[in-house]
Amino acid sequence: MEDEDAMSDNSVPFGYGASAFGSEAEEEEEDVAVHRELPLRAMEWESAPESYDVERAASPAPSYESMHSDDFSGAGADNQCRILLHRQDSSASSCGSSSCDEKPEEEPKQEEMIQEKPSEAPPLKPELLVDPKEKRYPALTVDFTFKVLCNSLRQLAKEHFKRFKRILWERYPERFRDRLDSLDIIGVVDTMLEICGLEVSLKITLVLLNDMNLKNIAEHLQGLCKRNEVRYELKKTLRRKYQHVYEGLTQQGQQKLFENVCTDLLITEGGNAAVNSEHEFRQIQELQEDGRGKKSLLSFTQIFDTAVVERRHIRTVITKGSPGIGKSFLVQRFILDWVEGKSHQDIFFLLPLPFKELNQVTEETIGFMDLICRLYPEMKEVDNLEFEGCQVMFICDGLDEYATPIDFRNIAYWCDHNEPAKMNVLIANLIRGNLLYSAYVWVTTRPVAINPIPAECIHQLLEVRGFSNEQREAYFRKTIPEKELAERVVSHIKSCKTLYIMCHVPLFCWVVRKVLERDLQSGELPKALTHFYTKLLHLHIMMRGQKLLSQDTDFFLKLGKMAFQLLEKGVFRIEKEHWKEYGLGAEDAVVTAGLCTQFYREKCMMYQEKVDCFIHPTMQEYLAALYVFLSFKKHKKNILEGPKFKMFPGSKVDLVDLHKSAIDKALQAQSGNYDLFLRFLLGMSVEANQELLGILLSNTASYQQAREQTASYIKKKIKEYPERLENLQRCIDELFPHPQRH
Ligand SMILES: Nc1ncnc2c1ncn2[C@@H]1O[C@H](COP(=O)(O)OP(=O)(O)OP(=O)(O)O)[C@@H](O)[C@H]1O
Repeated sequence: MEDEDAMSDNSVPFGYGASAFGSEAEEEEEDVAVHRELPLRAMEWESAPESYDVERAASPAPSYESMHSDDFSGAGADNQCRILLHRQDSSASSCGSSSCDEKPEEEPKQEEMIQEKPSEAPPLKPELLVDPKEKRYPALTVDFTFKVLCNSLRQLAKEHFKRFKRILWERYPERFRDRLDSLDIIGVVDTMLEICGLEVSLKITLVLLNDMNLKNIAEHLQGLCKRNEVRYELKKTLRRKYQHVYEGLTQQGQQKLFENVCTDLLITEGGNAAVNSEHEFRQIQELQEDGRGKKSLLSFTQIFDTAVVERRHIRTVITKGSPGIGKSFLVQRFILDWVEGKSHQDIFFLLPLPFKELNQVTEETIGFMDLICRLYPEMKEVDNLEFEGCQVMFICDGLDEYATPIDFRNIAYWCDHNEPAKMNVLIANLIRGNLLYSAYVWVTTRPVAINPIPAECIHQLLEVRGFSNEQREAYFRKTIPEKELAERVVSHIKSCKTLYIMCHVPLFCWVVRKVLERDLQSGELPKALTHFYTKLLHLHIMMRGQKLLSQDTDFFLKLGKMAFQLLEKGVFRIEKEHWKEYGLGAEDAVVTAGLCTQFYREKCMMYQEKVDCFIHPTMQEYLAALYVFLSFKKHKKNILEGPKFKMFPGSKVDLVDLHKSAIDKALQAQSGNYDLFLRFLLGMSVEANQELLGILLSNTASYQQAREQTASYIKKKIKEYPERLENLQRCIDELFPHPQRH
């Protein structure tokens, strides 16, 4: 029942009118239905002692048939009026729902009323017949009914509305005691709902509209009611589909309620926010904000906010963000809040079209409506998505995941909802506004994949930027239920600056939480960093990177080589030539591997420059270390020895030598430029990390002895370089992340 309640439309756009019913809670709605919707079988509704007394005029009350005339001119209706209804002091509509049930003292006795009844059988009015035992469709709420009735009546011309009130009063004397002439639209709807209940109010309105020959308005009202039911079913489907998060790589992973995980994210408008380049040891000027055009923060409810949408004529919003930064979570939050009636209730149908799912449609061509019904079978009941009063919104999450390239500029024009077309034609035309111009479209994507979308189709560009400092702490507090453990985790992360910085990426937070939760059970929290980064890389490889490996087994080696050689030059920006030089594509690294990103920076007033880089400078350092480690493992090279690196074909490769070269390199470098690189390289010799890198490595080795020798070397170096004590100690932590287990 709670579920159903939550799915009702909570907005009360017509304000005080609905207040006559108190709260919208379903119990009260049922109250209305039970108390007001008396089982009016033919005999009963005449004698229903609700709150009117009837004095018959000379001729009998107009029969249903007599009212069913096309002649609804004011005069005709007057002539047909055969019933005089005595007003009582208080109007029915002004009764509170409880006081209304009490009969006024002067009300005549039922016997008197019955005596005054004509002897003929009462006219048949099927619209008044409601079986109180029959379960009302849960989508039919007070709020919805109130809204659609008001909407329908608003469409009537003044004269029609007057006539509507008169006919209503004349035709249903058993219901309406007082004349309705003086009431405005809200008053009439309030009165109808109060006296007749939800279904009967709708039914009598439909009957009257049809009788008045206002077929279009009647059809629209009927269409809205049908769509309201479909929307209810759609909300149920969406709730089922989106209420959980699946922790891990598959849907078989551990399920958690989305609500228990989701934390606020940073969202900015403009899309030219630089990557987060905060670093524990260095200032990375080339990736920093240019200071121009301060980014304004947005809350997620401001996405497709009605006022903004109207003021700025927004139809298509594109939201970009680096891999794992929280785009899909933002979408999920939007959907669930809509389902729960918490936000964006002006949207009637919210239809997510995740590209992941669109990839699974195997037909060469498909009609747009067929596609919608394939994903949401309840939508079969709706033949047309262009229906006044039913704002539709599509959410196309993860454009970067879409398997078929879309050439927005040269794609065929398509506006037919029913004729089959290729999926990329449908998508391009939906985004362009040729298909369903009135619909809102929200597309999310990793950067780069946004480039083909023509600027004129992007009415608003937003960017998801992950967690702020407070939000990342809030994430751990929210997702680790035991308060004390959560605090331990937060203070642990704060004590490790790189970890803390990197936690601006929510996916990284998830990795950190998983690792720390496990370690909390088995003892000390690890001070090592490499494991977290390796887990993140592993996740990216498992998510999409395998596809890359199947095309180019050396992809990550090449990416690492680029990372390393740029690091050697102190460069963090990847230029076009760099991609070429290393035989890589920005698209593969950004979109598929998820390890790079792209942003725009204002160069001068009219010109924006594109900046490619790794998702974070520390990821560049990690990948550089990976390259050195892979070269050692796979090709038996010690890259750090420079041009005179050694080859040990078939001979024993000395890891300690490699470690020593790296330690010396880091100690010789000014200002700690290789400190993190060194830590990552040392950490890769740990078995658990090699296992995670399994897909890139041919074998895993223990290296226990080598690690111990390296640790001794480091201890020696600590004496020589006491000022580098802290990082050298961290290097030992990387070699032995769980000292108590060794
Ligand atoms: N707002 C959030 N609250 C809590 N956790 C989040 C949030 N956003 C993201 N996460 C965590 O990060 C993971 C990745 O997030 P999400 O899938 O939304 O990223 P994305 O930007 O869509 O990434 P991709 O580009 O890879 O599709 C989620 O599975 C979740 O564990």
